[in-house]
Amino acid sequence: MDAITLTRPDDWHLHLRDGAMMEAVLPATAALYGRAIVMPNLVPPVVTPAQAAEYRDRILSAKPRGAAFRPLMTLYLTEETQPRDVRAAAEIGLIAAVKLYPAGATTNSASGVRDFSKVMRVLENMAQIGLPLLVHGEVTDPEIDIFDREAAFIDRVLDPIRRDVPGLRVVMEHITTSDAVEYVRQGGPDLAATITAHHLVINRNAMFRGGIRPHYFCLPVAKRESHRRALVAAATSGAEAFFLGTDSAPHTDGAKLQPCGCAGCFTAPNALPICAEIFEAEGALDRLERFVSLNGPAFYKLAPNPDRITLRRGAPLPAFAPVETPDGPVTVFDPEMALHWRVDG
Ligand SMILES: NC(=O)N[C@@H](CC(=O)O)C(=O)O
Ligand SMILES: [Zn+2]
Ligand SMILES: [Zn+2]
Repeated sequence: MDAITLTRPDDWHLHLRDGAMMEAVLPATAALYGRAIVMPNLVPPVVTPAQAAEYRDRILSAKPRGAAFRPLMTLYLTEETQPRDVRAAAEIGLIAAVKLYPAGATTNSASGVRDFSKVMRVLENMAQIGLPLLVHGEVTDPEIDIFDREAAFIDRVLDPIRRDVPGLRVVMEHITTSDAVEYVRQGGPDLAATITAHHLVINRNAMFRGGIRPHYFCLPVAKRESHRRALVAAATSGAEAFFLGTDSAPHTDGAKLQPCGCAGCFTAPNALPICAEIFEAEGALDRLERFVSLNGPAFYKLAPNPDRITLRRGAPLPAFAPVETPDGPVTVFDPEMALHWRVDG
């Protein structure tokens, strides 16, 4: 097979940042994806409906002319978030979800939640109106090994919340473990997970091969190979609960190549070719559309995009050049394998 046509994909987990960085990275997403769930971890975070509306308008103004791309906005959950604000923002279609960051778990998560009892009323309201909660699923207890933090989050935080708030719709974001795959598989129709392109490619060795490699550091960190295999099996299975969220997380090279470098892989330009390559290797190209274009809208109760894109197989793609910003270049994630699928937006 050397060409496949798919319903236009969506990205269900994306960092667009703001200002000059947003202007530099947005075209890569807007050219290929119909919609994206835009993460709210700006500095300061997007905590009020007014901030979400202003951020949406900045994205729409920066969007290249002609692109049909639509940002789906989220609110950053804090211990001060008011249920009535969430309800009002959801009712007018301003937000598609609310994002939960355990305080300290990841980039710009300092305003996140420390005491989960303080957000229960918001979560109960969200369950009533069917508004999804998107979770960065890692515990922050420094006693817990970094490779165990996702599995521990399921047991200690997520499962208790889901028992306390029946009907709460949850997306476990950027899952990295077979534990999360199993939990989501058994979680029923109110539970889903996004999977990134980079976690389909790398295991934890990528961060340390021949030296320390900051461009492979993201959170949650990649785990051992058996977990990567579980993610590939979940994504390529076609099961409705799993869909693409690239977690494309641009940081300048200056911010990543540091004694304490930022977490995040920038994959907006090549996530789709990477997914196509992985699905092809698994003999699952016929299920790629479910993962990148159909399962996500079904969970969010939205129609799939009305138009289509074509992926064409040919000679290996040239390396993706870094995206230039006024603050310096942003290196594109290197999957260190040949990519043969070119996307015609
Ligand atoms: N994934 C990452 O490593 N980084 C993300 C934050 C996040 O999604 O946790 C970022 O904003 O840079
Ligand atoms: Zn995260
Ligand atoms: Zn993210």
